Amino acid sequence: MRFHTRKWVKPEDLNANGTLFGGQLLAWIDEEAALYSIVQLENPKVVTKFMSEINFMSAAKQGDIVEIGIDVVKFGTSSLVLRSEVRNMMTREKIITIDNITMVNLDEDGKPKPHGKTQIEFVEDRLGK
Ligand SMILES: CC(=O)SCCNC(=O)CCNC(=O)[C@H](O)C(C)(C)COP(=O)(O)OP(=O)(O)OC[C@H]1O[C@@H](n2cnc3c(N)ncnc32)[C@H](O)[C@@H]1OP(=O)(O)O
Repeated sequence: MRFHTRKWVKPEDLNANGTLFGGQLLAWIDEEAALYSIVQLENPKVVTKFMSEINFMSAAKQGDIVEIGIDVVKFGTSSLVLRSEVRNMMTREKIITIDNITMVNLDEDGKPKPHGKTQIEFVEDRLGK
């Protein structure tokens, strides 16, 4: 799994328990999944369709740095299925895992559109195209 993004847990990210608010973490993951999909599918119109069971395994507190990992599970026809893991760089503990995040590639009318992709592409590989 590649960890592309780090986030710093700030006072505005906390819940009443004084730890990272789960909704904030999910927003970060959703944005990461969307950005990853837009780059991979080369289309800015990609939406989140489905997220599987979410397992919060440990908490993060103010000042902690968390890193968000994304991996491809499957390239579908219009979909891209991802998995995500977030870990705490201070404690080295896993914070959350999500095994299936299904993103859907859309056309101009907001309908599912085949993306034609079958494997992960890296920016270096695209430079020669
Ligand atoms: C980044 C963000 O936060 S985006 C904001 C939140 N998301 C949204 O607003 C999306 C709202 N939903 C929608 O607009 C519609 O449901 C759409 C356009 C995404 C999909 O429409 P559908 O009629 O379900 O499309 P359709 O049945 O053709 O399925 C499209 C793909 O999604 C997959 N899919 C559909 N339903 C599900 C589901 N429940 N779970 C997993 N995958 C699913 C299908 O398998 C298909 O994949 P494939 O083309 O690779 O075989």
